[in-house]
Amino acid sequence: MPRTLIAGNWKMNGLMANLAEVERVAAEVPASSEGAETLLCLPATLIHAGSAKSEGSGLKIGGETCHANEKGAHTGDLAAEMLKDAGASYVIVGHSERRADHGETDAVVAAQASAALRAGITPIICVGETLDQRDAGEVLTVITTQMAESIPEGAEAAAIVIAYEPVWAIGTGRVATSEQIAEVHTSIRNLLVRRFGDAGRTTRILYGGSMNPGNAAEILAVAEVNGGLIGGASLKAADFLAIYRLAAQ
Ligand SMILES: O=C[C@H](O)COP(=O)(O)O
Repeated sequence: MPRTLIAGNWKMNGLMANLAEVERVAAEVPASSEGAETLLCLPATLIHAGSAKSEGSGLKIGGETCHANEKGAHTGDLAAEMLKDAGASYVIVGHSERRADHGETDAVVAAQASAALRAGITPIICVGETLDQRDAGEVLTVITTQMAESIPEGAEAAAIVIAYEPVWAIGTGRVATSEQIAEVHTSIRNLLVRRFGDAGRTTRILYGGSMNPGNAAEILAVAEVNGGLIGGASLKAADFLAIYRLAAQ
C-alpha cells in the first residue's frame, strides 16, 4: 500500500500573514512521522517563506503549477527548478482550474510533469471529468484519455502522484459518493498497472473535491484512495490538521 499523502492546495489565497497557518501545521507534523505524508501547495509568493516555516518538521511544501521549459522568455511563468530552489518538493500540474483558465491541454500537462521530474520534484497530475461529461456517461473515457496523455513518457510509477478531482465537486460542497470515487480510483489503478506493470500499484491516487474534516474518514476508507488534495479546508490549520490526524491514525 502506498504511503498516504494529505496535500493542501491554497490556490490563489494567502498573504504573508497567513503563513501562521503553515507554522501551526508544521508544529503538529513530526519530522520522523511514519504515518501520512503531509504537504501544502502554496502560491509561488509564499513557497520560500513557507519552506522556512516548515523546516525541521515533516510538512512538505509544493507549488501549484510550473512551466514546461527550464528557462527563457516566458514572462510571469516559473520553472520547476525555481520552485525547487524556493523549497518545493512537489508541484500540482493539470489542475482543472489551470486547464480551464489557461487552456492547458493534456500535452502541456505531460510536458509540465516531465519538467518537474527533471527538476527532481514530484508532479501531482490532476484528472477529472466535468458534470456534462459525467451526465453524458463519459467519465471513464475522459479519465482514460487524460491518464494516457497527461503522464509523460519515461515517468516512473512511484515518482508521480495522480489526483482524481471531479470538476463538479471542486469548491461546490458537493462530494462524489464513495461508489463514484471507488469506480474511478479503481479504473485509474488498472490503467496504471496496464502502463507500468506491478509498479503501477505504488503510484498514489488522491481524491480532491470538497473534502473536509467531516467527510475525510469516509473518503480515505474507499478502495484505492491513497490520500487527498484539499482546497478550501487546507486554508485553516485546524481543518487541515483534523484531516491529517484521521489519515495518520
Ligand atoms: O486542489 C484542490 C481541489 O480543487 C479541491 O478543492 P476544494 O477542496 O476546495 O473543493
